[in-house]
Amino acid sequence: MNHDDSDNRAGRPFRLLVTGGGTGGHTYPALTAVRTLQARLAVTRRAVEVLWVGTAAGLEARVAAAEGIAFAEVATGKIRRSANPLKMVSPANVKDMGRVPLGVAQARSIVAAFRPDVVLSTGGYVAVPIGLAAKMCRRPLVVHEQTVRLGLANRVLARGASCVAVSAESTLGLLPEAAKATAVVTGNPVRPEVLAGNASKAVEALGWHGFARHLPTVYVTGGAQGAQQINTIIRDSLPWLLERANVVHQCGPKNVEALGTYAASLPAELAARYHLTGFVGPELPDVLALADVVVSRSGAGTLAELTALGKAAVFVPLASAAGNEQAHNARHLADAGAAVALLGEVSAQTLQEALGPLLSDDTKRRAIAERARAHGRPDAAERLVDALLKAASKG
Ligand SMILES: CC(=O)N[C@H]1[C@@H](OP(=O)(O)OP(=O)(O)OC[C@H]2O[C@@H](n3ccc(=O)[nH]c3=O)[C@H](O)[C@@H]2O)O[C@H](CO)[C@@H](O)[C@@H]1O
Repeated sequence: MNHDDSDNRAGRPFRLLVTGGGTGGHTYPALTAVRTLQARLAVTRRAVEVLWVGTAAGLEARVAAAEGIAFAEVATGKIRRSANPLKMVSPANVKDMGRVPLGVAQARSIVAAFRPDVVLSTGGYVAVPIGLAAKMCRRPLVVHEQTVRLGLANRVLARGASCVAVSAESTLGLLPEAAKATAVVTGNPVRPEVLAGNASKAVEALGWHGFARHLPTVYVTGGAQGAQQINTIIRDSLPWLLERANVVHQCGPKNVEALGTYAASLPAELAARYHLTGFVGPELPDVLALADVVVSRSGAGTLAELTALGKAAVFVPLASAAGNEQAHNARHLADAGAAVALLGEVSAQTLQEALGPLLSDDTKRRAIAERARAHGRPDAAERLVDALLKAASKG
């Protein structure tokens, strides 16, 4: 029996409770899943009620507000990890862990009152209380993991979840035994608008008068806060780089002033080819469409976007990301000739050695971009929605 149709006849809206956030990497896949579910059920004229549970200070609260999605908050505890186990017993960690039972109690009343057909967790500390509450209230729980190795929150929740949806085949072998039977590979959902950018609109939207049409464009991004390491090697490479390319540099809101002062000291013709910004908002799809080469951290969200688009990229992984997963992500693509990864010592010189051939040789750049595209999963959101509906139908 088709569960959509039977429930639809009952006339009750489908209720999705979504939890996850903290960073873009956890937030945007959740948002994309919500929108895709709404579009899927709109076809059967079934209404969807969505409740997002997160932290008020997190990106998820802003994203939910902008999308008109109902939002509730729970107390969470963040575990600050350290190589030294003694340092993990810090006053901040002890205080935060003390908040977890309160968060679970709050989460339990939220889940009991909302009675979701299914709960989706995309990870981040905030997902733990809601995921645990879903299990206590016996609501179906789908855990989506963006990275190759399960994040801490999802590891806690994977056991007993109705389904663990992962982004890469290589994750399957790393799952806890209890989660293996329920696992499906969906890929990591990418916001549909990210795939529909328009290059010429980017130049207009950025008001970029010094843009040199005869040169390729490099988009540099360090994630929402910017990346100090990337900012430094780009700054030190600017005179070299701007001879060869236009550069859009997303540097993090706090770094705009210092980099802007430095750029102003460059010859005017070069400085005009440099567009500096703290954060790239709604114009992101157009900026990505304009980019011939991307220099970036290798977080799972960025990787999913760049592979779905088929972009040539130079990755500078964040060394301290959990379990070195960014290095793993970057190496995986680099080994397949689908990206360049800077894995050892990183300097302006290593960046220039990596970028030089991509800027001077169109054929080489296109070949890397095509191989990157082969790793993309533009249907990830649809597959995740399949998993949500399947879990709901069994709930
Ligand atoms: C420091 C850290 O722990 N990072 C983790 C975090 O990544 P984090 O969320 O920092 O980075 P991701 O690459 O996963 O996602 C960033 C998202 O923000 C968007 N963006 C970025 C900059 C900007 O100006 N505008 C904009 O819209 C990107 O297009 C992308 O959609 O979660 C990921 C997924 O679990 C992990 O793989 C990363 O290791």
